[in-house]
Amino acid sequence: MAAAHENPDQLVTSSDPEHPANLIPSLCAKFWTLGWVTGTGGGCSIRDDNLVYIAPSGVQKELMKPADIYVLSLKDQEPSLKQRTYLRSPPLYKPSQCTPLFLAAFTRRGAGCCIHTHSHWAVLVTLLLEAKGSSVFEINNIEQIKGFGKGMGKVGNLGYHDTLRIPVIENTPHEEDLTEYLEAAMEEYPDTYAVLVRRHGVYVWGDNVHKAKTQCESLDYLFQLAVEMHQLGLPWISTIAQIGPQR
Ligand SMILES: CSC[C@@H](O)[C@@H](O)C(=O)COP(=O)(O)O
Ligand SMILES: [Zn+2]
Repeated sequence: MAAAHENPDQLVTSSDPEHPANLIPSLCAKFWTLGWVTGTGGGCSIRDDNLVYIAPSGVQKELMKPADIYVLSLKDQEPSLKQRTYLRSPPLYKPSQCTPLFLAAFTRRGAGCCIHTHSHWAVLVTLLLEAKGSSVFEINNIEQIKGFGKGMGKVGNLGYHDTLRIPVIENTPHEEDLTEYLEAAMEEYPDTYAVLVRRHGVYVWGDNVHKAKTQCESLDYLFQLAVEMHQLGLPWISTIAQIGPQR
């Protein structure tokens, strides 16, 4: 078989549905049905050891094909340079504007997958928090909180009585300019697996594709619940420290 540098297309050619070049298009097609990646917004990137797989920019994310996927080597990137080098670049496209944000999740959190959605629920939550002058989404005493890990490098998931906290950063005119604020939020909230972007959406990551996807689903569920609780006049944060039978 030819080496990747001789035939870069082999990096995105596989009959395995779990191969990142196959998974990104199939996941994005599912995410589109949830309203997460409509109108070319949002996306997904996967890291397999040192290789990072990235979608093109400005394309209908639900119609992508494996041949549209970019591949880069993480260790060969020069951190101080904004210019990135790719092992494989499909013709006619540019790499996703979300690339530096995805790379932040891979390099700073060791994530294996990062998902960016433009979900209505995520945007609505940031608007409700804006009205309260808040830059953090907090929710507790809801079973779905148990869908989240305690933090990178920590064993186990949050418990029912734990409070889930997701920081909110302000939107910027250009996606890549969000990177420094996303990285600052990661520093301030070292256990978080997600960062909300005001009036824009959310970035969610996980150790692997399964964890990134299920955490993104759990979060979207909680965002929707929070918006609907607000509509019913119910608070997201219970003032009673622990609801339910005490041991
Ligand atoms: C509807 S345009 C949205 C983009 O500006 C951006 O926010 C986004 O999420 C997708 O960027 P892309 O470069 O197409 O991967
Ligand atoms: Zn976006």
